[in-house]
Amino acid sequence: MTLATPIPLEEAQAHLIDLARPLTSEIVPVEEAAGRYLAADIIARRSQPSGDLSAMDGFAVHGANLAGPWHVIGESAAGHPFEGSLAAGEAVSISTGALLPHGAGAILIQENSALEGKTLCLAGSDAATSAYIRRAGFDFAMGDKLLESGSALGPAQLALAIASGHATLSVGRRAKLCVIDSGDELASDPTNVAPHQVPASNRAMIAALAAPFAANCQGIGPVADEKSALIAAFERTGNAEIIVTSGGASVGDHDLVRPALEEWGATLDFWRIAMKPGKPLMVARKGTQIVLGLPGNPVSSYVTAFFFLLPLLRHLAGAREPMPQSLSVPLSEPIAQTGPRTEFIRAQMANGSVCPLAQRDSSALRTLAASNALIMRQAGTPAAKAGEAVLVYPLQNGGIA
Ligand SMILES: Nc1nc2c(c(=O)[nH]1)N[C@H]1C(S)=C(S)[C@@H](COP(=O)(O)OP(=O)(O)OC[C@H]3O[C@@H](n4cnc5c(N)ncnc54)[C@H](O)[C@@H]3O)O[C@H]1N2
Ligand code: MOO
Repeated sequence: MTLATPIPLEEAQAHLIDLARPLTSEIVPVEEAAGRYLAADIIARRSQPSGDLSAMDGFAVHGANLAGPWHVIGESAAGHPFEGSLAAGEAVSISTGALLPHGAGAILIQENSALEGKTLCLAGSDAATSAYIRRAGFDFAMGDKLLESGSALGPAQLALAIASGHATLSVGRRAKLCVIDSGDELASDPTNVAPHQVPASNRAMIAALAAPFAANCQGIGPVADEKSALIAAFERTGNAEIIVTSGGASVGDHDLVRPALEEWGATLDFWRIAMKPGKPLMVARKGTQIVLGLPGNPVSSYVTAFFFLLPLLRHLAGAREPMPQSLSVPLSEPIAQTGPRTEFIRAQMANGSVCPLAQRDSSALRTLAASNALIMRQAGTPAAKAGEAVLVYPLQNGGIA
């Protein structure tokens, strides 16, 4: 299907996600799973804690008498439990994280205690209390479903996986990526650029954006503005599951990506999105390969990679929620009404408000590099005053907080 009239961003995103199925899964050590997506639920293989523990340093006392005095008969240290059990009137010294002995019903914290020889007395404002006992299984119990398939794995999720008894995890395989720069004006060496040239910067930018969500990234180019050169480049993409081009996608005589893709044997799906920047965008398929043809202007490339390539890569990697996350943030400066395309405005977000940057040209990299967020303004939205809330996409972590 080729759509000639611009289609809304959300429709295009959904359409793209529908084209691809998540890749197969692989087993990786938990330590290497950060940034990946679970391909199976995490079920607790043990309970945490596995027994009642003390949450504080002090004394574990028999539960019958919370006011003392007690006779101290031993110690339970973390990793070295007290093997016996407590009778009425007895206590053991205990450290944070140590197992409570049988018979213990409360903790007297160090600060509220006085020890003379083996005799322990209250010495502070508070009596012994069971509030400082961490009960067995209070965090999770064996068999609990802790995380669902499709969840993103960050540091806390890795710790939970290990704590619940897992050394390895089943995660979605990430796509192999190939990014192609094309255009006769592109210089591959940024230290040696003629006046008629511009350094080829899109490939490195797109590869860096995609790196957390891709297995690897092959780079090709700059490729000359010749159909045969572009076809040869596509032939070299090998086993890449996702191929990204930037530039050459518009309506000019030298814009050859589309005809090259067609001659290579790819099927074009759609290529105009009602968004600014980023109007011309191609999606093509050949066999199991998906080609995303991003616009060449660097800011357009970045924005379309952010809203199309990254969700696609996350979807392939098994993410349940592949789309970037938005926030509602008040403006620090007024903003003009939008035109007929949904606009993404480079912005600086700090201290709870967001400032739209004045430079909107889709080639202006300096403003992009000064931004940490994109303000989204739906097509046809009226002007907004300072203080009004707007939707903002934070740029860090590819839009996934
Ligand atoms: N008559 C029309 N002209 C244009 C239209 C239109 O609708 N009618 N759309 C404009 C819009 S919007 C965009 S965006 C661009 C898209 O152009 P292309 O995707 O065909 O890209 P190019 O023309 O090849 O390049 C645009 C610009 O980007 C620079 N570029 C390209 N690749 C790289 C790279 N790898 N690294 C750095 N910079 C790159 C290139 O030098 C150009 O300056 O079309 C408008 N025109
Ligand atoms: O949409 Mo183009 O991507 O505005 O510069």
